[in-house]
Amino acid sequence: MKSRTHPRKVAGKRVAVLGAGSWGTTFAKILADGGADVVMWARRPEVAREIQEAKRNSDYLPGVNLPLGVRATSRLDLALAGAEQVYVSVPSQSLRDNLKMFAPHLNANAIVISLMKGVEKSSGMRMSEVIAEVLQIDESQIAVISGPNLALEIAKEQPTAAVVSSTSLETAQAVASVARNKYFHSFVNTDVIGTEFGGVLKNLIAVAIGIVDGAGYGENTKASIITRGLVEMTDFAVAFGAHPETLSGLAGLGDLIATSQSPLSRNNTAGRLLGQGYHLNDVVNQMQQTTEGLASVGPILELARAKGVEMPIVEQVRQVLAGTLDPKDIAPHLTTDDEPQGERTKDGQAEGGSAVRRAFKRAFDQLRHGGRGAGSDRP
Ligand SMILES: NC(=O)C1=CN([C@@H]2O[C@H](COP(=O)(O)OP(=O)(O)OC[C@H]3O[C@@H](n4cnc5c(N)ncnc54)[C@H](OP(=O)(O)O)[C@@H]3O)[C@@H](O)[C@H]2O)C=CC1
Ligand SMILES: O=C(CO)COP(=O)(O)O
Repeated sequence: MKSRTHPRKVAGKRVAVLGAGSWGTTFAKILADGGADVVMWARRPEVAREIQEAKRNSDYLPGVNLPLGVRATSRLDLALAGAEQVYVSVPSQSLRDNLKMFAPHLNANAIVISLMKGVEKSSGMRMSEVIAEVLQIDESQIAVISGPNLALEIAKEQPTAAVVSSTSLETAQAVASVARNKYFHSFVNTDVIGTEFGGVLKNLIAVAIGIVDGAGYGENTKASIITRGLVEMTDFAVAFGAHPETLSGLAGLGDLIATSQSPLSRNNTAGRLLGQGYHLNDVVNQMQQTTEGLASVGPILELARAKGVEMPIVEQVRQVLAGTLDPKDIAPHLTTDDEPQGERTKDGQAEGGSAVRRAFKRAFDQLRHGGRGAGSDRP
C-alpha cells in the first residue's frame, strides 16, 4: 500500500542540478529557497564560476540574484558527490550523451528527476525512458516535473504550481517535499506518461499559436487552436496510457495556456517568426535557447501514426516547418478527411465522445465522490 501522508519539508537535503541554462538555474533557486543544499553543474567553467562567485547567470537569467547557498562547478564528480536527488535540465536531444557522462558519478540510490520537455528524435522515447535505459535504474527511482513554468517568471518569485510525477508515489512525494517553497508549489501524481507528454505536446501547440499570431490572426483563431490542440494532446497521451485528467491539469492545460500566450516562450516565439515568413533555418539560428517543439514534431507524428491518432494541428505545424504550407493557411478546424460536421475526434465521434469531455466528466465524478485518480494533481 502506498503512503498518502503529506510530505514534510526536509531541510538541507543535498541535491544536484545538472544543466545551467534558464530552467536549470531557476530550479536551483527554487530548491535553495526551499532549504536544500544545492550544487549546480555547468558544462562551461565560466558559467559555473559566475554562479559560484557572483551568484548570477547573466547568459540565461540576466538581472536575477541567486540565493547565496547555490554553489556551482563544471566538475561532475563534485556536483554529484553525496547528491540524494539529481535534477537534470539539458536539451532533450543531448540527454543520452550527458547521462553517459553522469553515470560514473551518480549515487546508486539517488532519485533522478527530469525537468525536460522533449522526446528523443532518434527513438521517440520520453526523457524518463531514456534515463531508465541509460542509467539502468528502476522507474520508481525516477521522477519528472512539469507544469506552467516559464523560468523567468519563477526566477522573479511569481507564485507558480507544478506537478511532480513518478510511478512511485513515495518518490514523487520525496521530490515534492524538496522542490517547493513560498512561491513554488509541487503537486504529485503517478501518471508519468501523461505528465511528460503534456509538457512535450503543449510545445507543439504553442508553435502553432505562434504561427497564427505571426500570420496576423486574432483571438478566435488562437482560442480555437488551443481548444482543439488540447483534444489532440489528450487523444495522443491517452493512446499511450495516460490518464486524461492529467491533460486537463497543470501539466496539460495549465502549461498549454502559459506557453501559448507568453512572449517568454521560446516555442511560441519560434512559431511567431515562422508565421511572419522567416525560414526555419533562420529561426533556429535566431533562437539562442532550447526550443524543444521544433525537434519533437517529427517523432510525435510518427508515434501518433503508429497508434492511429489524428493530429491535424501538429501535422500542419510540420508542413509549415517544412515550407510546404503557407502559415496563413493553417487552420484549427482541418481534419485528415475534411469531415464537415461536428467537432471530430480520433474515433470519428462528435465532441460529446472526445477524451477531453470524458476527462472532465471523470474529474467531476471524482470530485462528487471525493476520490482522486492517479492522474489528478494532489497536494
Ligand atoms: N526555460 C523554461 O522556462 C523551461 C524549460 N524547460 C525544459 O528544460 C529543458 C532545458 O531547457 P532550458 O534550461 O530552458 O534551456 P537553455 O537553452 O536555457 O539551457 C540549456 C542548458 O543546457 C546546456 N546544454 C546545451 N547543449 C548541451 C549539450 N549538448 N550538452 C550539455 N549541455 C548542453 C547549456 O549549456 P551552454 O550554456 O554551455 O550551452 C545550458 O546550460 C528543456 O527540455 C525545456 O523544455 C521546462 C520548463 C521551463
Ligand atoms: O515549458 C515552458 C513553460 O512551462 C517553457 O516553454 P518554452 O520552452 O516554450 O520557453
